[in-house]
Amino acid sequence: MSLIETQGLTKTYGGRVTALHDLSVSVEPGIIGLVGANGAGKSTLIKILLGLIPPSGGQVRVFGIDPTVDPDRVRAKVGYMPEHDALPPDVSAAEFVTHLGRISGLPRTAARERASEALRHVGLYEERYRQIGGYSTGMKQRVKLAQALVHDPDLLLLDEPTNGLDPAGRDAMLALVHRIGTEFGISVVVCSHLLGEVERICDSLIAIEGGRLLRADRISAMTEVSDVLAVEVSEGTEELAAALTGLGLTPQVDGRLLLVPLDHDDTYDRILRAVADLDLPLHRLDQRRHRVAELFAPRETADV
Ligand SMILES: Nc1ncnc2c1ncn2[C@@H]1O[C@H](COP(=O)(O)OP(=O)(O)OP(=O)(O)O)[C@@H](O)[C@H]1O
Repeated sequence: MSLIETQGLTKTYGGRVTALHDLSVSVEPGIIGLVGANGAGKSTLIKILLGLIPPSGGQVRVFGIDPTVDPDRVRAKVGYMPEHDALPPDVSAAEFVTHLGRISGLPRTAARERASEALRHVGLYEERYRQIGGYSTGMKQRVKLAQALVHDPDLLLLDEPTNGLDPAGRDAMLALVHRIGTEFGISVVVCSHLLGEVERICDSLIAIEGGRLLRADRISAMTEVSDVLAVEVSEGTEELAAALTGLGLTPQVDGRLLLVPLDHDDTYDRILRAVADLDLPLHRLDQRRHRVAELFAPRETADV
């Protein structure tokens, strides 16, 4: 069974803003990055998956359950870390996470034990009796993660978990999310506008832009080899480009590289011959891999 399945999912706010447009996606278990620039519709999708807001059209299932019909059953299986926090400053993390465990339906003692365990998993065990108001941003993000874990969910939905963190804090949070996804056997959907971040820790990606699906696939499939050869010589790049053109190839200069489409069976041989004829020092000759960033239009890649 798919973890998440949507069919033609659409969401309009107030009949004017279309946040999701005809989104059909089928997600298998694992660590999944949900990426897109700010405003792409990521939070809207997460809220629909949780049954917090209804879609305007289309179908949605989480573990085969329709969150628009049975949100409680979905939420029993799903932990949610919201993007923004509303953490009470004057209670301890232990009290807060226990309280949310109680709200999830855990008995008092079980909620207390699970809260301690969740806080230990996120690295806050020693600090768990301190008031949240005195915590750093990174610690507050960890409290949000612990409360998402407290009821032992099968799926975590994390909305921008690295928000507000410095580079070291971001790395630590990503490592933690990766550990939860791999060691605990929980599936995780990590929402982010920073493609480079999620690419590092995810098995698959759902890329959306302007509420539409760009692509949903395993990262390994997105970075397959392309039909372009990258050639790098330590000197004589322009000379080589001219020679390759003379041999019927169509090289393009890309910084220090020449990118040559694999149009002919003997493209490799033609390049090697030209390099040898010009007696140039060959530094590199390999088939280029696609990059995940190619998913997004050039104007977006700086942001995602
Ligand atoms: N309650 C709302 N009422 C009206 N428009 C909304 C509402 N919530 C979101 N939108 C709009 O819907 C679009 C998608 O927003 P959404 O928050 O889902 O995007 P996002 O990818 O999560 O971006 P961000 O990371 O900035 O939150 C945006 O144009 C946003 O302005």
